[in-house]
This record gives sequence, C-alpha cells and structure tokens, in this order.
Amino acid sequence: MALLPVDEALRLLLDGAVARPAERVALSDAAGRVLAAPLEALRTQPPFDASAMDGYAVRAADVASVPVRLAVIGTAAAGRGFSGEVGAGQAVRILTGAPLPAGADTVVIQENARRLDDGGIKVLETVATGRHIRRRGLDFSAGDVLLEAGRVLDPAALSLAAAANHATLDIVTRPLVAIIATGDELLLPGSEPGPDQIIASNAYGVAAIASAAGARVLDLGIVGDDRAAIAERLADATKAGTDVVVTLGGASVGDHDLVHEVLGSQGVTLDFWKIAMRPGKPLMFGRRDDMRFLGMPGNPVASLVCSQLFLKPLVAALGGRQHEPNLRPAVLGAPMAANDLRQDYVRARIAMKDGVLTATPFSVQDSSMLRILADSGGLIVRAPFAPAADQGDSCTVLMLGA
Ligand SMILES: Nc1nc2c(c(=O)[nH]1)N[C@H]1C(S)=C(S)[C@@H](COP(=O)(O)OP(=O)(O)OC[C@H]3O[C@@H](n4cnc5c(N)ncnc54)[C@H](O)[C@@H]3O)O[C@H]1N2
Ligand code: MOO
Repeated sequence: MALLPVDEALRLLLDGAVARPAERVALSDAAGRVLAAPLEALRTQPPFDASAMDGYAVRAADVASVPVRLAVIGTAAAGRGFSGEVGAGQAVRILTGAPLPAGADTVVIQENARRLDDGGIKVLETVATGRHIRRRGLDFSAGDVLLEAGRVLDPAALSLAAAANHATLDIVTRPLVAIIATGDELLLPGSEPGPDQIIASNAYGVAAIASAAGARVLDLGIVGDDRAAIAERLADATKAGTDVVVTLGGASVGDHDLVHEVLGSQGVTLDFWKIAMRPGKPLMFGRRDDMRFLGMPGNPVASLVCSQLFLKPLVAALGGRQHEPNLRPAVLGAPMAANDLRQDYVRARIAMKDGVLTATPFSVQDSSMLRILADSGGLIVRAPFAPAADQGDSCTVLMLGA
C-alpha cells in the first residue's frame, strides 16, 4: 500500500474538526481559554467624564489669565463625585478617576496651583477647555463588540471583559484527550523494571503537547498487548466523553501490534494508516461518531513528532484556536544525504550564527533516541526525494518548544 503524504494526512485529520460547543466559565477561570462568541460591552467606559489627574476642576474661562484666585467649594473623588455645580470663580478639588462636576470644563493639575490659607487656590498656569478629562465612552460604549469569537483570553482581553462587566464568558469547551500506552514491556517511571522491561515515557510528552494546545488530558495508563484489555481501555475513554483518543505503540505490523485490529473491532473507521514520514510512518487515524482516534507509533521520538504534527493542530481546531506550525527558514550546519520517499523530520541543533539561523542535524537519528530530541531546538523538514544538500544550503526548520 502506498504511503500517504503528510499534507494529505493532515487534510484528512482536520476534515470536519471544528470548535467544540461553548460552556459558561467564570472570568477567573478563563485565562488562556478561547471565546466562543463575540463579546459586547455591557456598559460604557468611562461611564462619565472623568478626571485623568489629581488637581482642580475649574472653568477654563476663569483661568484664561493667571495668576488667579479661585474658591474651593468641595471635593470630587473616585467613587464619590461632587453633586453641586462649579460656578464662576470657583473650583472643586478633584482626584484621578472622579466624575467631572457640573459647571467645570477643564482640570488644572495640582502642580500648577497653590493652596491658600483661606482654603482657596491660586492657579499659576492657564489650561485649555477639556484638558485632563477622559470623556465618557473614551475606552468603549455599551454594545460595542470588544473581542471577536476565537480570541484567546490573554491578560488584556480578560481585564477588558471584566471592565465591560462580564462576570462569566461563553468559552469553547476544551477538547478531552485520553492517552493509552500499550505494551507488555512498559512500566511507570519510578518502577523496578525486570530484564525485558522499559519505562513508559511517551505519554508525558504527548500530554504536555496536548495541554499546551488547549486540551484537557486524561492519562489512562498502560495496558498490555491484549485485545480485550485495549478494548476495555478504549471503552473507558468513551465513557469519559473523550474527543481524541491517543494510543501509543502497537501501531505497526508486528504480532503484538494490535491497535489497528482493535480499533476496527470497536467500530472505528480508519481514515488512514501509514504515512510517508520519518519518524511516524505507522501513524493511524480514525473516527467513530464524534470521537477521533490517533494511533501513534511506540518509538518515543515518533510519538512526539506525530503529536507536534498531528495532535497539536487537531486539538487546536477542536478548541477553536488558530494553529500554524512554527516553520523558519535556516541554513544547514552540515551536509545531508538525499532523502527517500518519506518526508523526514530530522532532529537538529539550532543556533544563530552571524545573524543566520543554522540547523545542524544530529548524525544519528534512530527514533528511539529521546536525548537528542531534547537537545534539538527544531526539526529540519526534508521533502520526499529531496536531493543531497551541502553545508550552508537553505532548509526549513519546524521549531520545537512552547
Ligand atoms: N516490519 C516492519 N516493522 C516495523 C515497521 C514497519 O513498517 N515494518 N515500522 C517501524 C516503525 S517506523 C516504527 S515507528 C515502529 C512502531 O511500532 P509500534 O507502534 O508498533 O510500536 P511498538 O512496537 O509498540 O514500540 C516500538 C518501540 O517503542 C517502545 N515504546 C512503546 N511504547 C512506549 C512508551 N509508551 N514509552 C516508551 N517507549 C515505548 C517499545 O518498547 C519499542 O521499543 O515499528 C517499526 N517496525
Ligand atoms: O516512525 Mo518510525 O519511528 O519512522 O521509526
């Protein structure tokens, strides 16, 4: 069977993947989440003409020539305005954020006035009409659309929503990703492995990628190479309301690679199995109703690269987020051999050299080797059948990291 090109696999994966329904979330729980609907202002801000400075609310005409003495008839503070009216020859002490009293049309900052013993002031500088006043609605007016649907609630957006008087928001429900590690040889970190056993590592990195893309993650642990046990764990994922099930391992064609068969027996229709990429060739993807199933290869680097390339955009789409892979132009720090039919994601050390992003591929690329993945700032993307390349030739790097 011909291997599916990566782009085609991505297209099949993302087909029909749209934002999950909305849920109401308290503002205090909404940081980093995604707005499900446009957000309108419930009020006007500021709701009144407000002073931007500490000083005196006056009539501009009264301070047209200075120095001039004015009587101070009261105080306007934030939260406690002055209810009277400023008449000719009068001023009101005003503090930042206070409503401008009726009759006043400008503010003299206190640095430009002297307090007199009789309680009045001497204004030392003239000031034009409207100075130091934040007009009603300067920031926004009731009914304005402040934030569009799909907006990630960053700090500014959150405070803006609060200022517009929203205590709760309609937020896209986070997709739930369940992770099932398969393999008789696997034990949890911290265990005492027997001679034929290894430590299960993949779920941790895969979960981190899913969470960073906006998912809730349910780690369903390790299950042996046993059809019934794998089916049972898939049923657990279904009961939990999982959107995307990720299985790790058992994706290939060996006698103990059961995931393909079990998914079929559980009514999952496969969109693809085996793609033209390295690492990650045995990746499979299928659906049953609204649930999606990503069967990832067990090799640790394959599972993490597949998560970067496939799980991340899928979670983003289901979570209503934009996603663009972080691809950068770079130059090769070492020569590379011609590529075969699989699109290659080559672990590379990434550095800036003389202002140029340089990607130096590691000489060994076995897909079991996590250590060089941890040392890789990015992956050089090599198209199928790319010709041999020299040091200094241009290349494209998929940057890793947050
Ligand atoms: N005859 C063929 N053999 C293989 C092919 C092929 O096309 N024909 N593909 C190879 C490729 S490429 C990959 S990748 C692997 C993937 O196979 P599986 O998905 O079936 O993975 P396993 O056999 O279960 O495990 C592979 C390897 O990774 C270790 N592993 C598994 N799960 C974990 C985990 N959660 N944490 C850490 N390490 C894990 C496992 O012990 C194995 O060493 O197949 C090739 N074979
Ligand atoms: O996906 Mo496998 O890791 O290409 O070796």
